[in-house]
Amino acid sequence: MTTSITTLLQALRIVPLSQAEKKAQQKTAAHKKALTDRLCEALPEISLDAVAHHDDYSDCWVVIYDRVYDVTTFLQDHPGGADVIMDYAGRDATLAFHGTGHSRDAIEQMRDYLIGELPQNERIFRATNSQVLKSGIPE
Ligand code: HEM
Repeated sequence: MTTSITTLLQALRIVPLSQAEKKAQQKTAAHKKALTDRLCEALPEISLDAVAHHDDYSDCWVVIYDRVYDVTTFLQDHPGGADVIMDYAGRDATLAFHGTGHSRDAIEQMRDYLIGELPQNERIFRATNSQVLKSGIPE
């Protein structure tokens, strides 16, 4: 009982934390930060020049909304067919992608193929760098 009252008063900052409790709190904060650092990483920057080298059925990258996707393994599974994507292989496909009116499912699927983003000076849509969770979900 006394312990829970002390804990409550400490939480309310009415009585100060003991040295050991302060240390434990700092350790938890450091652990949380380390976890967040590990969960997030910046996307590699890939220039339009570099994207242009990947314009083949066996090696196909496209740019959609300033992000770079390696869709090589997806081409044959694409519900719209491989050829519509191949028309934009190694290039920006944003307008075509947008014009098709892809579903939310399609947009979620894109993260499986995300490999990078354009450098700041080549971007049209976004000014800031993306952070991507290790699960592949862009921020
Ligand atoms: C990573 C990139 C892409 C993904 C994950 C993707 C995914 C999909 C999916 C799931 C569909 C089925 C319909 C839907 O759910 O919206 C679809 C349809 C389609 N997509 Fe894509 N797509 C991608 C890129 C593109 C690009 C770059 C183009 C155009 C150049 C394109 C053109 C089409 C077309 C024409 C259809 C057929 C629409 C229809 O017949 O109703 N897609 N795509």
